[in-house]
Amino acid sequence: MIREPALLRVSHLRTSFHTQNHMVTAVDDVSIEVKPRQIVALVGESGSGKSVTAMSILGLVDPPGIVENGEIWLGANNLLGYSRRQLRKLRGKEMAVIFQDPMNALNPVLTIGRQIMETIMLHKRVSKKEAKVLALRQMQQAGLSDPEQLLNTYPFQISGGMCQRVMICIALVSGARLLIADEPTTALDVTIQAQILKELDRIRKERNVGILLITHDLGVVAEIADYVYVMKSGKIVESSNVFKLFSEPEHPYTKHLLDCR
Ligand SMILES: Nc1ncnc2c1ncn2[C@@H]1O[C@H](COP(=O)(O)OP(=O)(O)OP(=O)(O)O)[C@@H](O)[C@H]1O
Repeated sequence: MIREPALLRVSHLRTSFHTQNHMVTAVDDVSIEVKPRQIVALVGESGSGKSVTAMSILGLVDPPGIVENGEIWLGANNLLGYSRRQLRKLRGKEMAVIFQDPMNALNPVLTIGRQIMETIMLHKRVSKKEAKVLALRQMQQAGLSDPEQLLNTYPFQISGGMCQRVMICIALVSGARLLIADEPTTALDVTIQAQILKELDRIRKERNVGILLITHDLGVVAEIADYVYVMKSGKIVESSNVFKLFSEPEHPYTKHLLDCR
């Protein structure tokens, strides 16, 4: 069998924060892989280093934080060799991110339509009219009902779940192949959570997108992840496919997390 090359390959990543009095290594020798169409979960309790791992991949760690060691490959690109400007370009084009609080991630004074169209125009040389057609198509594909009306709606006029769908739509308009989803359903109620998870599952199948899903919620992991990395105090303590993790957890910390469900 031919082994499918990874979309994202992180090796021996170390990210620390140097403050006046002390130094915290938030991510310590972390290695993870995400393949196309795969949903890979990074789980762990609060403070275990999940978000700093994501921020390191996205090139968004600011001083006093510093990526001290490792390699981050996105396809054939070694991201740690990239300048901030190159990374910003790549962030829009090749990798995208959605966060926990979709309402805050959207600009409150711009309509949904304008925000989607502006993202399209940032990545594609198209006129405003063409951007509108593309925006409507993207919204339809993202399962957003009544896209025409939604174009002229402001974020505060729609629900949190709808906002997250809009965020997913914006994240993918550029054709990104890697989506980093940092606690994408934590702020949503249970029914809406299920819809967003279904949406993530659909886009990975239909668009070949690989998803790095950051969560503390093992219910979410059981629902859609293929492969799981368990993180504790900045380190990966266990990794395996989702079935094995739930049926035969090895590390005491994984067992503890499963017991806490
Ligand atoms: N700006 C910062 N300055 C200093 N230390 C930081 C900073 N950001 C993160 N850290 C350190 O990194 C550790 C890991 O934080 P991180 O946000 O990645 O955890 P997490 O697993 O995502 O938790 P949560 O689910 O609560 O967001 C924190 O405990 C903290 O010690």
